[in-house]
Amino acid sequence: MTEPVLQTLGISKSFGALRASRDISLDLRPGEIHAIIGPNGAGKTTLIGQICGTLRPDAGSVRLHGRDVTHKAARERARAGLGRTFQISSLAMEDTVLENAVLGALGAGGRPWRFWSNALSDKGLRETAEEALARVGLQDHARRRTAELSHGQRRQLEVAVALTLRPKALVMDEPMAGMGPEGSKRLTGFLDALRAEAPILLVEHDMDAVFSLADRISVLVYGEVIATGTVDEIRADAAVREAYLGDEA
Ligand SMILES: Nc1ncnc2c1ncn2[C@@H]1O[C@H](COP(=O)(O)OP(=O)(O)OP(=O)(O)O)[C@@H](O)[C@H]1O
Repeated sequence: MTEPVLQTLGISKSFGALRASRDISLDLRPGEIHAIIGPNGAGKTTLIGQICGTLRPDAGSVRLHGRDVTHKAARERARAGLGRTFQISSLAMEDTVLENAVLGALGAGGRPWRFWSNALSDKGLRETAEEALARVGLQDHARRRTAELSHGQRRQLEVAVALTLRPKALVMDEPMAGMGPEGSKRLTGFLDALRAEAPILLVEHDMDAVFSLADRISVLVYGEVIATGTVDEIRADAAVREAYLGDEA
């Protein structure tokens, strides 16, 4: 079997008496979309935090391209090719769309820029940023203030910022949240094509998107993966239907 791009091996995390992640082992393979679903509070965001390096697991390890990154900072993981989009927007609202994208590209380059204006006038960074904006369809909005964008466009910008890293793997936390049907449809098409370039670990509540995109689904309940399988396998799984899917299956 091909080596996973991203892997967690038995990671656990508690907040006081609450066991938010319980011995979670899962992987992301080249070319796939692996969706993580589960009810509110199941531990999806906690899991992502440990994968991306903003939370340290109490036990277990995280591997990126076979390399143990458990003790690496989020920034180092990002530079090693792990892109991320956030549930709550991380964009600088007063900056322009292009500035946000340049900021993303800057993180990837990791060069010590002393002045922000120098970064903005750097041709390479601008080109990377403009290319990412064009890919998500925001090329005509580059000079607008981010605060002026619609909710859906901000979601697109989140994806563009992640793309400036030229990621080898993407972790996305509810990218469809708050998007209208049109926006969800467009983003679904985009992610569908993106998986060949960078496989995606997709945390998503929008079941239409999950069922149409996922190669595999893992179901998280009370911090534990209760099932991993294809869409058909998960839909047919009695424990999953009882714990989570109910009528949606
Ligand atoms: N920093 C923290 N301190 C204490 N408890 C926390 C912390 N972060 C998360 N929790 C708790 O851990 C559990 C899992 O939370 P988490 O946000 O990971 O769930 P989730 O599946 O992402 O939920 P949602 O779908 O609502 O985003 C919840 O009970 C939450 O209250």
